[in-house]
Amino acid sequence: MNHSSDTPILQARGIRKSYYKNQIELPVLRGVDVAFARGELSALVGRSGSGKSTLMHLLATLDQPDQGEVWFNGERVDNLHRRGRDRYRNHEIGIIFQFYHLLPELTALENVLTPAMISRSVLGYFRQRKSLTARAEAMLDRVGLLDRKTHKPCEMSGGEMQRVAIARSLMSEPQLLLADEPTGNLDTETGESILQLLRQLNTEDDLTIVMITHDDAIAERADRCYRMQDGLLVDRFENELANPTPVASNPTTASQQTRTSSAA
Ligand SMILES: Nc1ncnc2c1ncn2[C@@H]1O[C@H](COP(=O)(O)OP(=O)(O)OP(=O)(O)O)[C@@H](O)[C@H]1O
Repeated sequence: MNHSSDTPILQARGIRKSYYKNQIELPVLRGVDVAFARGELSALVGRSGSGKSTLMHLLATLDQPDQGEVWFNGERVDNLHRRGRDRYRNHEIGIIFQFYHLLPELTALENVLTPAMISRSVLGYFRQRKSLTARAEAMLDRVGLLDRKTHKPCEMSGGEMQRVAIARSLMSEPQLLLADEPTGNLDTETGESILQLLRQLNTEDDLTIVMITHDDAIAERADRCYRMQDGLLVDRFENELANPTPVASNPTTASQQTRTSSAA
């Protein structure tokens, strides 16, 4: 895709979305404009019910907005036909969820291989099986779990399952990772190790990450936060020290934030 380096990697323009229950409209997103910069770790933060997951589903083209547009690398993706949306989801972005969404009957390695299996014909997959398996092993190694490759989800902890889900999301070498409450089901310490892994992938592998969270403390670890409330973006701020260099730590400035005037 053609784009200049200052084109936002992902952008929502004028997004509106309602659900209907007994013919009564429940407006969930009421005109959201947001642009995520390439190379950043951003957080979309807000209370339960504010519309974060709905927005993420639209950004991932898992659902369609009633109004508005989604752009990836300067190209519109919300209006693509099914194959184009599948391509976007399978090749350009990775997605991880709070409850990992691993297949319980498959091993860690097989789970990491599933996107490669799904996006190829049976013959295509078998032709490339060796190199795909090598890549899946490299991804498990990247998240520190190569030695657990034959383990099934029921034999792993929550943090390990999330690592497998992250490895799976990296199989297609995505430019962008969408993470819906990636630490939401984990204790503080395990959640911290997942946050550190996401930060490593962001800085070392140049992966842009958009992370959804209801937790302000987690949002403050992102480079930039977007706050949602009742289906609108109401605030945007930078966390200057979200990714401090380890040389000098100054506890008095640990929560410095730079606020900008408008939300989008
Ligand atoms: N399929 C659906 N049908 C009807 N209402 C829905 C549907 N999905 C979500 N909602 C409603 O839309 C609103 C926003 O939900 P959403 O999951 O986007 O919020 P959220 O900020 O991600 O919340 P949480 O942090 O609890 O996941 C909620 O009131 C929810 O009940």
